[in-house]
Amino acid sequence: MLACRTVALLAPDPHLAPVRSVSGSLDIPLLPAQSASETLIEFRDVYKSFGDKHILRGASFCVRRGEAVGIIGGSGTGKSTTLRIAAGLLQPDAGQVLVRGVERVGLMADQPDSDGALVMGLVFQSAALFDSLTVGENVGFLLLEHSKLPKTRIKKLVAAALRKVGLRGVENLMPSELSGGMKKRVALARAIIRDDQHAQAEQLIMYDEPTAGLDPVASTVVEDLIRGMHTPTSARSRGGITSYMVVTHQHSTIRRAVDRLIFLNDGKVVWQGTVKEFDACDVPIVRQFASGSLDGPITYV
Ligand SMILES: Nc1ncnc2c1ncn2[C@@H]1O[C@H](COP(=O)(O)OP(=O)(O)OP(=O)(O)O)[C@@H](O)[C@H]1O
Repeated sequence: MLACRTVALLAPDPHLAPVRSVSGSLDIPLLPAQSASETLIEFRDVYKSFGDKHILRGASFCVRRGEAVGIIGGSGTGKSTTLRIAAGLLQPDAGQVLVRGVERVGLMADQPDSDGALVMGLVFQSAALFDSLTVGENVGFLLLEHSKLPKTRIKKLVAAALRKVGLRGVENLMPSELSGGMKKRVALARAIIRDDQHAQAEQLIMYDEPTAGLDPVASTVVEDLIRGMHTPTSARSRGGITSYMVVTHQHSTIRRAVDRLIFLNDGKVVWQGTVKEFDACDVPIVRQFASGSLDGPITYV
């Protein structure tokens, strides 16, 4: 049985990720096969189109327990779509998504819930806070709407989640009173809040461009929070964010918050490797992307 719960919120402006295999014409080595127990999420030959826009065209990868994975690629290559499929908010047209080795059928909302679950959280690109709700109501939204917990308990859980992202005493503020960086941190708190039933569950958090639009210092704060909240070695039974995926265009985020990169292009994973390997890589498409050059296999119209 799948044991997952997605805590992403379908907020007004939701926006919306890869590990094991590569495809396409590039000659890229596959990572060694991993045991299913170490693989939290795996895409096998996933396809997704919107109308006549064919976005994912055989994307395959996996994210293993303990990893901090960055998803990179040109604009419109389907990074956010990948995160939304991984989080179970969107269904692939073809291919398989496996969660801890078990194929997910349908959307996350259709999955049975259970204790000891893998909890997935998605932090939307725009923070996507509800403008008419206070910070506290935003962070506690899911629990307020979908749990039977007493409000006093939810308040405590909200305060604890906010503390984890370095915010205190902001529960009664409105989102309009927050800076861009604070909004992102509130969105992080909303993704990591957990009820008592899931307190021991391991978490896979997906961040969609978490530092987009932030100044360099605010970006560093968010990058260090993402890194700091990662508990790669925590046993499943003790909870914590064991793995995360982050879609980013920012070099600072790649440097500070990512260990391994997955490069999406033309609907497929065309390269993956460590950040160090990325820097040293001489695959033309990777070099072009890293340097921002107009010359190379990536063309923009
Ligand atoms: N629900 C949808 N309906 C129709 N088209 C969509 C939908 N979601 C995404 N798309 C389209 O799919 C393409 C890929 O979008 P996606 O947001 O996944 O790309 P991305 O790689 O994250 O882009 P960016 O780096 O610009 O954020 C875009 O052309 C987008 O307009």
